[in-house]
Amino acid sequence: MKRDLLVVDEDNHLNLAAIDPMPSPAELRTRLPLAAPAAQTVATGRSVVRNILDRRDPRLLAVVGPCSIHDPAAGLEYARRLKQLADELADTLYIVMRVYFEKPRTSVGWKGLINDPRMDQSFCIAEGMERARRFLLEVNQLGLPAAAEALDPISPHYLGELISWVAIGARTTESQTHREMSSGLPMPVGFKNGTDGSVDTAVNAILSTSHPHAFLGIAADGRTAIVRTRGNRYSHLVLRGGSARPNYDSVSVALAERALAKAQLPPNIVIDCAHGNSYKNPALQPTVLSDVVHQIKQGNRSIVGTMIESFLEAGNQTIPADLSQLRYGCSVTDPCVDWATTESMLRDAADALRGVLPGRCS
Ligand SMILES: O=C[C@H](O)[C@H](O)COP(=O)(O)O
Ligand SMILES: C=C(OP(=O)(O)O)C(=O)O
Repeated sequence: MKRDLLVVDEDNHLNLAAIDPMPSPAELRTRLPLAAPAAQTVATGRSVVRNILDRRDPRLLAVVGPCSIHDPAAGLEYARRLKQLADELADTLYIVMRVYFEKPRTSVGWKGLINDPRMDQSFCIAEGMERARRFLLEVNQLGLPAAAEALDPISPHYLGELISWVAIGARTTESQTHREMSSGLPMPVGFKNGTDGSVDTAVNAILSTSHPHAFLGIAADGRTAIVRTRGNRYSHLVLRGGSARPNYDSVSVALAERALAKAQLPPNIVIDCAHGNSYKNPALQPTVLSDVVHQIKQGNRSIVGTMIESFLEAGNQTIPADLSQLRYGCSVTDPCVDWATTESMLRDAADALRGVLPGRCS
């Protein structure tokens, strides 16, 4: 791609190497259009999640999938298996696949398929965006709704119409930019507590996002624009644990409920079994999920969903210099539970909750 947009001006471009053009969101959307049946999957996905948050659908939302998608072939194999399981357990669980293309890093590291699709620091973002959109179309085409973290505020213009549930990550929940963006997103948005465990950060984010905002953004043609939003009334809390300790336990959940009530927000909580809730040790994810299920069976009414980091193979791997050495179906970011564990976690949860959930709907 031509690098002709960088004006050589030594003072003002001291730290810029290049500014490369991108196709506009409208161009990519025309090239890879969203049509039936994928469009129906998204519409249904959003509407079911909204109904779960409104207690009009008693099922437990389960956001399940790899920490990140790095190999679309393995991701699609995973999606096919998950779709089959989702259909089987649909009476109790509403399964949405984690399709995460943007990774927020504590310091540095691979930032996901959009940022560096070739995993070689060539940063072919236009190619990454196209591959991400193609993958999301395929997953939705299977009838499986998708969940993603919205990290770059421009990405939803390219991909948002394919996503049924969005997370704002622990590292960006406090960011005004992400709160503003979320206030205009069409799907429910889960705000994670801060990496330090702060629930108030997420509560403030939910409050902010429920209001209208006006801010600088882009339009479908890629031009900068003033974006005016209406506010998103389906934003909610995701407990993911903090640097000091997990927060999936019943005391932490009760404290989170109290914080939401104090802010006059609906008691809607999703519990992430990974990250700070399992010290990034995937072997602990089943323990967290069992505890969540137990709380619901004991009468908890605020837990509306859960999240699992899962892939075909257990654990994770560092990205090798020779990409042919990558282990198929194994995460290149956080460690995941393998497919067999995923299946038994979800089956056990569904079995334990069958018949219990309808009583939670008013
Ligand atoms: O879920 C992913 C990671 O926890 C997040 O991207 C941070 O990862 P890092 O601490 O390895 O950078
Ligand atoms: C980065 C993630 O989570 P968190 O923001 O909780 O660290 C994630 O879910 O991929």
